[in-house]
Amino acid sequence: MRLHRNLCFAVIDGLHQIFNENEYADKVVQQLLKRDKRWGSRDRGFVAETVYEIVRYQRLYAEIANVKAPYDRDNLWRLFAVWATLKGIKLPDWKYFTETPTRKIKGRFDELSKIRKFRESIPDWMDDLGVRELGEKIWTEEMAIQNEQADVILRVNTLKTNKKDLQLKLQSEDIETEFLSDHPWALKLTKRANVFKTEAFKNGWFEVQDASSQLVADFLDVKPGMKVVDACAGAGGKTLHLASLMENKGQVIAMDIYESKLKKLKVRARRNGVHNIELKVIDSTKPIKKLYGKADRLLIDAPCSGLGVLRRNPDAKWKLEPEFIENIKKTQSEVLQQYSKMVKNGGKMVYATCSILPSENQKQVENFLNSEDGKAFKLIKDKKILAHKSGFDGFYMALLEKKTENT
Ligand SMILES: C[S@@+](CC[C@H](N)C(=O)[O-])C[C@H]1O[C@@H](n2cnc3c(N)ncnc32)[C@H](O)[C@@H]1O
Repeated sequence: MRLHRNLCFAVIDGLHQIFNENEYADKVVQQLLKRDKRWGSRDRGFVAETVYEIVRYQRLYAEIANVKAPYDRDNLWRLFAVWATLKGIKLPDWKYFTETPTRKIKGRFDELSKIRKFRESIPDWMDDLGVRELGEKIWTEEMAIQNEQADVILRVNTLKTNKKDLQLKLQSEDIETEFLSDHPWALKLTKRANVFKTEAFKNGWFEVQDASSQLVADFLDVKPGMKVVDACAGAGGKTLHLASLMENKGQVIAMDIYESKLKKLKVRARRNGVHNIELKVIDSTKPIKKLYGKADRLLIDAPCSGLGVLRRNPDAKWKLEPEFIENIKKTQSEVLQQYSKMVKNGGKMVYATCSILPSENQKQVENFLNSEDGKAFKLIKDKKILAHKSGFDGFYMALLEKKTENT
């Protein structure tokens, strides 16, 4: 592979924004890709993948290059040089690479690769936490897979089409997909492509949604005509799935503390041809209290550490802090206590996260069931998804039922 100057500069600029200006990697990459209209798909792929790869392995590369954050431009080039050397790419004679110690880089890599927190590039505190919660074996395997690029998975919108027709339509737009067993609405791209440009997307035939995430709405066992509350709806990935499972009949009340996220959901709902969603911002306890005892179904897709989706957000390894996880656990438990009151007797709720930590998952559900309000519920089933076992995002979902007066 030959390195092109303007693409490498774009990578360095992106890394500067992510590491030094604390910006989110996905937003930075999105912006970078708009920089030069002449870039073809290979150029765009190079910029995106190189930025992500260096973010994923920041700790390992920094240790090899012997540089410390905050990184000035020279140090960002040193990280880049480590990446290129380990990939076997011949470095051009640019001034940034004149002192690159190629052999030393390979030696340091072999040495550091024996230690998980360097090999997988994880902060010490996160590595300790993962081992404490999941044990050495599972944590080691999970962190290895979380450093791989995730597949692109689509969810067919059954309000507008079916899987077979969607596959054919995408084929006509040069995008090849395959079906996934055990995931009835999923199509996996066999090769990465910009699916947002397709006519099928503009017509609302699909959404991009990981296969594990697609299992959550189904877990809630919704039926057309029900009153369903999606209490942490965000931009509505699961709300849209709920609405399509309900065939646009009944009502989905999509709530979130951020109005900006619900506004995005509004746009997506229009594209998806979804008519049965009502948006409600949680700006006080009032909107929740008004729904006490009213919901047939409740989805709590809780805010979490996101440790199950590091493949998609590798910068989270550097942005997360232990205090954040402690605080988010308190929010999870408060949300479970308060929002569960919206479920009517005999109704059901799902508590879900995209975390793999038992303390955010089964432990939260256990604590809830042992609490005063939780006594009204029983656990029907739960599902723990690890990325290294499933090949898809790490997720947790638990289905609980509120007992009727006489059970
Ligand atoms: C995991 S995300 C939701 C993703 C979304 N359900 C989807 O499928 O695309 C969690 C959401 O919870 C919201 N949130 C955080 N604290 C909340 C609270 N106290 N009540 C309701 N929503 C909250 C966040 O704004 C975020 O959108």
